Amino acid sequence: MNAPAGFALAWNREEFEAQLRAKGRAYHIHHPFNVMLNTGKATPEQIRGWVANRFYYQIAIPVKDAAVMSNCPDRDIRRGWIQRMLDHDGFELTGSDGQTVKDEGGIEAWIRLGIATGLTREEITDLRHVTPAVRFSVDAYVNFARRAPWQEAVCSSLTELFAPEIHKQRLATWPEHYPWIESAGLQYFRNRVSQARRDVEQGLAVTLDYFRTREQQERALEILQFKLDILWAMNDSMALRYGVQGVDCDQALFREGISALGAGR
Ligand SMILES: O=C(O)c1cc(C(=O)O)c2c(n1)C(=O)C(=O)c1cc(C(=O)O)[nH]c1-2
Repeated sequence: MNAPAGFALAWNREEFEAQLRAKGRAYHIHHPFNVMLNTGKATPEQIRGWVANRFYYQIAIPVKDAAVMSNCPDRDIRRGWIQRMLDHDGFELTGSDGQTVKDEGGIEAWIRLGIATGLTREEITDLRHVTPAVRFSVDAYVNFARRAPWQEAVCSSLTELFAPEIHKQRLATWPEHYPWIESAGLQYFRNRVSQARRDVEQGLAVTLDYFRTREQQERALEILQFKLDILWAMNDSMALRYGVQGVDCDQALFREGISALGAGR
């Protein structure tokens, strides 16, 4: 069937999912600062800087997820979504038989990662190393989740489509390049590989169901780009604060690479 001029047909589910996945080309896995970290070129100072700044993202995630839940009237969705808060905040539940089940959660695992890199718990949790632009970028994500329809906030979490790869990259390269970081410190990355896959299943199902017309589907791609830009801007800011070296590109290309990839177009 031919669409009338100026009217684009909606993509089917497979095509729409492929369009979302194609956005992976602008994921921060390609940012020079991340390339430096994951190819063993970073100094201990740069690794510590990254971990301390990323902590601000880690503590914002469950706040963001609580915002999604507060806007969502669908009980089934909330029953699934609450798992994300438990993953990050941890929990301690005592059953009627008196047995207690406990999980420290991802934020605590991140602090342990920081300690394994040589930071103190205090300098991680008091946020002294967090750059202004990392703060603004992360806050933009939380604010979006507070104000947007919950399905749009769900869509914005879909950068997680690309996250298992970046966690696996760290697990594959850090032990070899940074043997001074105790292996137990990398547990956060091990946990996230399967957690992110499960998150994505739910987030993708909501997104594919909700954004139906071509116009809505284009909107979903814009939302995903907004979130990719948040992650990219965090890396720009860390690159400026801590520097980048050892990545195979000259300064002009580096800047061009940032704007071309960061814009994702
Ligand atoms: O290390 C990373 O590169 C990375 C990226 C992302 C992401 O793509 O948003 C997340 C995480 N990690 C992560 O650990 C995590 O728990 C997480 C939750 C979310 C989200 O948007 O709800 N993204 C991410």
